Amino acid sequence: MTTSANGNFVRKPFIAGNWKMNMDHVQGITLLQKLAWTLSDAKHDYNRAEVAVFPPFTDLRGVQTLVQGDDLEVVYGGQDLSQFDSGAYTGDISGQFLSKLGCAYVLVGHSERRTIHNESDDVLNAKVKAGFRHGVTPVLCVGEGLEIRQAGTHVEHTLAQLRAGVDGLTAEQAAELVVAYEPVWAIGTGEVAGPEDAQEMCAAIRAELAELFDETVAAKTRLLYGGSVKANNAAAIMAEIDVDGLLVGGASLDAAEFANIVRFESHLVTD
Ligand SMILES: O=C(CO)COP(=O)(O)O
Repeated sequence: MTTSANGNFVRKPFIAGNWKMNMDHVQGITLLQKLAWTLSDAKHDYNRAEVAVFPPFTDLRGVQTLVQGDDLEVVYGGQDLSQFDSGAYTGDISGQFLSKLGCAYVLVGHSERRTIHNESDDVLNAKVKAGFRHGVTPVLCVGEGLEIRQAGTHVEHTLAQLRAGVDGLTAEQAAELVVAYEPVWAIGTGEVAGPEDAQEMCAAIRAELAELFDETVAAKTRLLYGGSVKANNAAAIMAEIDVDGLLVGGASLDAAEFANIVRFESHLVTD
């Protein structure tokens, strides 16, 4: 997280909650309402940190109605999308549908999609492009498993996923893209990568984007960290210069905890 001379962030912090396969549409509305109230009570300034939730597909219509009806500043997105626009793809969701539901973002290539659904780099690149085709900004997830981390090839591995994911994008698209570094060994395990691990990878991703596109693009792309983020470790991770946001799983299911993560600035130690 970098600030300019006037104390504003160079890139707007992005705090996102991935609900995964939790919260039916009734529970989802209650959770979002609680989150909005908690943030409103705390006078959260959405200009200081953008807040996004990624509910299951079946919740999205209800989320849209609540956000529009109550004029909430929280934005939302899908957890996946099809690489195709329409047709005989049973069970899949088109980017067009997400766009119509007011989704600003869509997760692409979450490690749970890569492993459980065997989504390849080629498919994920097509999904990134599908997001852009429909005006829904992709949040491309990358990151290594434990064996790769132990072998010490985690940077190489993650940058290969990045290169495949952004292949063929325009500079404008790359600047708008959000990239989430989520080391698989730190997801849902309570094992959190240290702030320095998050920084190491985010710096490497930014340098790679500068190589692939240019410095201007690299300076704009927002990079998130995800993996066992809680209110008590959010500020330290966000203090790292190349980390612009957080992708939160389990802790985003608790409105009070997630609101405290969103308000990481209030936990920053300043001297
Ligand atoms: O996968 C994640 C977010 O997409 C991280 O999940 P946890 O925060 O539960 O570790």
